[in-house]
Amino acid sequence: MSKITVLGTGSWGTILGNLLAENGHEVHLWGNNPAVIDEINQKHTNNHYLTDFTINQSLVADHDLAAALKDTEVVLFVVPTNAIRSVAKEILPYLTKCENPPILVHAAKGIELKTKLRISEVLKTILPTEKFGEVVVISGPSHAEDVAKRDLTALTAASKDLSRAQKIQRLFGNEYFRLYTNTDVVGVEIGAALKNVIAIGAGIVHGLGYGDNTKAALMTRGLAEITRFGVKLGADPLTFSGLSGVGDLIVTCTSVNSRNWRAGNQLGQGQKLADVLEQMGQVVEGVTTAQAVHFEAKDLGVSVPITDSIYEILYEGQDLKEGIVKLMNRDLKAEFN
Ligand SMILES: NC(=O)C1=CN([C@@H]2O[C@H](COP(=O)(O)OP(=O)(O)OC[C@H]3O[C@@H](n4cnc5c(N)ncnc54)[C@H](O)[C@@H]3O)[C@@H](O)[C@H]2O)C=CC1
Ligand SMILES: O=C(CO)COP(=O)(O)O
Repeated sequence: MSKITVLGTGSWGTILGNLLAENGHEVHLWGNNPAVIDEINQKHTNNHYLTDFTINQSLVADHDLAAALKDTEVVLFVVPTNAIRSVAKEILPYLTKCENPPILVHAAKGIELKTKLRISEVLKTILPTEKFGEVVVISGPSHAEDVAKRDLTALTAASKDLSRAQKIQRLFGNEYFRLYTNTDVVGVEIGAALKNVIAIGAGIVHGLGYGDNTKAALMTRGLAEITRFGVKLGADPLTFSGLSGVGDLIVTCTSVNSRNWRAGNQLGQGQKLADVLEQMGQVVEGVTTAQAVHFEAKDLGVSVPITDSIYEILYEGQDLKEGIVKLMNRDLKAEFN
């Protein structure tokens, strides 16, 4: 049994904390909203993020970082990408007090907009590898709502330090949750972040009334551009055929549980982005990632036409149908080059 601190009381942090508590670990779930902390401790629910779900009674929610982090062995970041840096800075003073530095794990899916850094890179700038060791990332096809129902789920645990990935694999694994290890952190993080952008596209075409051929074409060509972008950053192309690549792309582009897909679907039906995001009340990572990847791909000289098109729709007022026509009418080319 390990003491594990989960940072983030949203849907994914709550479900991962619950799973680890079910596995017999001492779980402290930290969040920045006192009302949610009280609800979790008193009612064992987190209704805004997970309706009709009862949280394991052994899980303790903390608003106090000192209590959450005291003698912890694993710190799991499950806040949105845009909060990773500030949360890492917030916990640094407490981690330096730990006798043994905990293993750092994250489960977020995005790219930091300002720096274009992957999440493990952001963490390393605040919590350096020399002191805290290699970060582990867990990622794969996994909606919180489905894990809540104990749907059989498989993920990847990736770290440059395989022994750390294996430790995390063992902590999380149970009869409905299975992890595979990988050492390609770049590939896993890029697959995780970029699939959200393609899922917005899948939602848009659904909202516009296109059918299964369109969805399959978008997902396949989306995977091609995710792979191109990732390989340019040093990823192993094989990673994109794994759980954190095509696996997560499938679930996010086809599930009504996906916030990214739902946001795209509502845009396809004619709603405005600001209204869609306000109604969602939860993070839609692909909106920011589209912007980060659009500019980063330009700098890297990588072609990402679907992401560019979604960027233009989200940020430049591109008409949806005209955007699709523009994509379809690009110069003809070979499928693989
Ligand atoms: N929900 C899901 O099924 C899955 C989500 N993820 C990823 O996990 C990450 C978190 O997503 P969700 O839990 O779904 O988001 P959410 O929108 O359900 O909740 C976000 C949580 O982060 C908290 N938060 C935001 N800024 C904060 C800050 N500065 N300090 C402390 N807490 C802060 C909010 O209060 C909220 O509790 C995202 O990167 C998402 O892509 C990954 C796999 C599955
Ligand atoms: O990453 C996810 C599923 O694997 C969650 O996707 P959404 O953020 O689109 O809900």
